[in-house]
Amino acid sequence: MSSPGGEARPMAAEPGAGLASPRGGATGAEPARVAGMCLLLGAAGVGKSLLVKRLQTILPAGRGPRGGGGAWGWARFGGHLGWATRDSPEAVGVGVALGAGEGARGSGRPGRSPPPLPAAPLPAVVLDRLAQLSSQDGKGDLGDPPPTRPTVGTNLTDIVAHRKITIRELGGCMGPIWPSYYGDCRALLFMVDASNPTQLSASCTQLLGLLSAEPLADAQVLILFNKTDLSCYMTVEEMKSLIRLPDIIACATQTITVADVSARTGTGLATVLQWLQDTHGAGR
Ligand SMILES: Nc1nc2c(ncn2[C@@H]2O[C@H](COP(=O)(O)OP(=O)(O)OP(=O)(O)O)[C@@H](O)[C@H]2O)c(=O)[nH]1
Ligand SMILES: [Mg+2]
Repeated sequence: MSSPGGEARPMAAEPGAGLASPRGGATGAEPARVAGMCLLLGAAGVGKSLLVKRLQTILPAGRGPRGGGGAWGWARFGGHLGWATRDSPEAVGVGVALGAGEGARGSGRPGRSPPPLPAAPLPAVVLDRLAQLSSQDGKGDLGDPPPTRPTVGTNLTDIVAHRKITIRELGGCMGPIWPSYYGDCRALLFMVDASNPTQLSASCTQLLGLLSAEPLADAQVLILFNKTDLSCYMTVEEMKSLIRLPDIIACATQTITVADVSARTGTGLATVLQWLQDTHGAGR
């Protein structure tokens, strides 16, 4: 099992869990729905574990944003991370309104998915902090990427937006059992390696399978084109065009958002945090 940091719970250690029986269910039973669960899927090696590690690193415990000194700060709450006010030290939210990644949002079929909630207003110091982290040249505060290992099983990581969000990464090699976890899912992160066109057709097939899965018909979906820091003979736009992504978005029942990111440099992580906040806002 790989352990991306934070709360990593090996599949075999989960109560009642087997390969086809995720958390909360008896063997072979339908998995229990978990509020605030976000699935993180994608082919092996696309960068899912590093993304999760970066989302944790972006919220260092016990200190406010650099250069801050205002009333806002990052803090750790038990196993969770979030930002808080001095007056109200409980986690109150996480998210930003930076457009570091692309924000193309598909509408999907009308009436199937609720529209995203408006983002909570964020203090300028938080925006400044995330602007520092999301440097294009990879020389921001994130530092060198921590090592990752192939995820054989699942990793669970909790963060706090308006409320707790559990990100469940399923290893790319676990593709055959991904459907066992769709019942938990109200929000889906799907990652593509933008530096590896040879993997694109496989990723497209996976994406189409996800979008056509009945349990995911109402899910909010964020497609991440990762590793945009690497040079490639094909641009990200060409890759999107090659798989006819605009058509996929137009035909999907889900509300789909697309972002170009780099888990290595931090580019676009602000967009991911914003999406997580929007899709897991109060009342969802
Ligand atoms: N250059 C670059 N490398 C990245 C990026 N994201 C991840 N990587 C690297 O890609 C490799 C695989 O990353 P992982 O996060 O382990 O991939 P994964 O999707 O979790 O893979 P599985 O767990 O096997 O499904 C690691 O060496 C990462 O450091 C990125 O944005 N840019
Ligand atoms: Mg992994």
